[in-house]
Amino acid sequence: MNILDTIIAHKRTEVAARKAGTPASALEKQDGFNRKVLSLKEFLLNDARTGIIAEFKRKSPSKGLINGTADVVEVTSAYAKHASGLSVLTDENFFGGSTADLIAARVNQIPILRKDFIVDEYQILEARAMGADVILLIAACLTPEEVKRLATFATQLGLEVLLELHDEEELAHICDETILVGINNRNLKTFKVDIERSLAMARRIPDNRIKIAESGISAVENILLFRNNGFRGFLIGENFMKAADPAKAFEDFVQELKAAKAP
Ligand SMILES: O=P(O)(O)OC[C@@H](O)[C@@H](O)c1c[nH]c2ccccc12
Repeated sequence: MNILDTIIAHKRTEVAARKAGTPASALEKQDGFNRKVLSLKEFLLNDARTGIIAEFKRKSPSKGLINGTADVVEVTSAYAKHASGLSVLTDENFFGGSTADLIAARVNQIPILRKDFIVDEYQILEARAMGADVILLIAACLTPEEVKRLATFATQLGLEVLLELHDEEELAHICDETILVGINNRNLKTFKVDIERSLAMARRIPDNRIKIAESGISAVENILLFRNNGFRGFLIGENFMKAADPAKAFEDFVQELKAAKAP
């Protein structure tokens, strides 16, 4: 079994337990459920922002512990000044995230992606209830029919959907509801990172989609190259989180990016 299969098997067990504890009807009564959703699409198209989707990630199966001390409100509040969106891991077992982290990050008035492995409608209701604006659907662990079904459900709840692809075979997972398409440079089964994945896939994504490059981004030059290839979004986690002071690492990066952009 590869790591992705292990994560998904664990996820199905977790979700079954949570469903048994909290019925969907109770989620619908939670605070976040009726809040106005912020559009990641709109924030990505707003040139006053950087296009960076800054991720709060404490650990990962590929890197182990990334940051054991970062404060979620402090870090995400710094990110929110220039980022186009936040991504907050809510998977506990493999990524050290939590629902509480996303709820804490909600102090920020920018779109938040619930970063998790979604396999069931129930997790989309949870995402809405905890105050997320966007959910992630990963092609590597869903059939095209499942993507269509889950994306339709999310859209009906007012949430946006980020569809994550890695290779050409997954292009068939794109559907009407998946306006935001991310290319993960990391293969979730082998952890191999190849920044060229985004570039190779870019030409194959229909023009009416918003393209987002994901993973392994550590240099301003990467972003300039992605922009030249039609990308509007750049999902960055570890590069900032691994710093002793992620807020400062982010701010320095943004200054460098802005200077690079100047004529
Ligand atoms: O930390 P990085 O290399 O900047 O990557 C961020 C993000 O792309 C990565 O965390 C990610 C992309 N797709 C995922 C799916 C599940 C969990 C995590 C991810």
